[in-house]
Amino acid sequence: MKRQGESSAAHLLAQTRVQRVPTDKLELFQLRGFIAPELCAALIALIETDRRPSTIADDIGDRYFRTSETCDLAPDQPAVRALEQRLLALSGIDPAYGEPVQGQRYDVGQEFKPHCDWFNPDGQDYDKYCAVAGQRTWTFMVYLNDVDAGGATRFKTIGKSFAPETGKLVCWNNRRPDLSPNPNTLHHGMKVRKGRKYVITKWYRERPHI
Ligand SMILES: O=C(O)CCC(=O)C(=O)O
Ligand SMILES: [Fe+2]
Repeated sequence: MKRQGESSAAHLLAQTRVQRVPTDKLELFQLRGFIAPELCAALIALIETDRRPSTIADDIGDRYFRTSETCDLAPDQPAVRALEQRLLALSGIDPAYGEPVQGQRYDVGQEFKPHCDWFNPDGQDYDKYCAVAGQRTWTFMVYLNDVDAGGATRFKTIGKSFAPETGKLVCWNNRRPDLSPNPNTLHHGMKVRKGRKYVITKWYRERPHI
């Protein structure tokens, strides 16, 4: 049985066409055609209206760490509601455990350097970001378009890259089976070489947000 606020490998693999990447280093899945091209286009339009330069919690002094543009997408927009419904059906995670959906746009040369999505438990800002809702648990990412060249997401420790593709979802558990943060989730949103890349990211937490 899946706990409230959780997804699980068994739950995800029970859904049609979900594929698990064969590795025991992390729980990592993909689902091609997760959302329709029309919904992707509507989400891209929202990102275009709201985008601003990305910020991250701890950029280890490198302002080129995440060079894309980011926005939180308004939860009352019909396209965002439709996406949230699809995410709930797939993950089984109560939306109360989710952060707002983030949209990102990468132009040529922009990237998100190798990082893990979980917060460093020894970091200065851990309490600031995690006091209420706790650590990040699952990441769900959807590519909204095909990119002419570059822009893949690379998981270096397992030598696996995902190429952007309209409507394709990639998701992973940020923790090990003992629930400690999993360093094997290290991933790199690689530079776009030609064209433009749009993605949405949805992060879940240990506890509901208030
Ligand atoms: O754009 C990508 O390929 C990766 C995005 C990412 O890692 C994130 O938003 O945390
Ligand atoms: Fe990430």
